[in-house]
Amino acid sequence: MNRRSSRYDLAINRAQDIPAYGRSLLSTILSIKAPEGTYARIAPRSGAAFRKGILIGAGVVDSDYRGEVQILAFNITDQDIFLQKHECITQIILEHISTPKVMEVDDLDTTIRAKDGAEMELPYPIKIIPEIITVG
Ligand SMILES: O=c1ccn([C@H]2C[C@H](O)[C@@H](COP(=O)(O)OP(=O)(O)OP(=O)(O)O)O2)c(=O)[nH]1
Repeated sequence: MNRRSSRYDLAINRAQDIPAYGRSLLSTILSIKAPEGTYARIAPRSGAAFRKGILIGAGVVDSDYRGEVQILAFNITDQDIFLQKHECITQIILEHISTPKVMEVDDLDTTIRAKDGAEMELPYPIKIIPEIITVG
């Protein structure tokens, strides 16, 4: 994995292909440990997306995940795509997250936005309890 500006390029470890209009779970043979309070997002590299017609799916690598990081890649073209060993079609971005407790409540407080907007029934209101999240 190579660091470039705010992100880390993520390479595949061997030649792999993505069938036309199909998808592949690409191997990287990398395991990572994202710092607590973050997750690693597998994001597309725009060059690969534009030039090759590859879209990246899923992409959330939890900080407690220790298995192999795999890349879910969709080929939106009518031709099979052949990827070379060590090709980088994705990048990893560490994103801060907050995971406050949530609880089910009977209703939610109103806001100016709610007054201005159309009346909307929320079938299962959920309240998020603010708490300080420490980032490791
Ligand atoms: O593009 C991805 C997405 C996920 N993962 C790994 C890391 C992640 O922590 C784990 C589980 O992914 P996710 O939580 O999205 O899938 P799930 O279907 O909810 O699986 P699980 O029940 O194992 O949590 O798989 C990857 O390697 N690549």
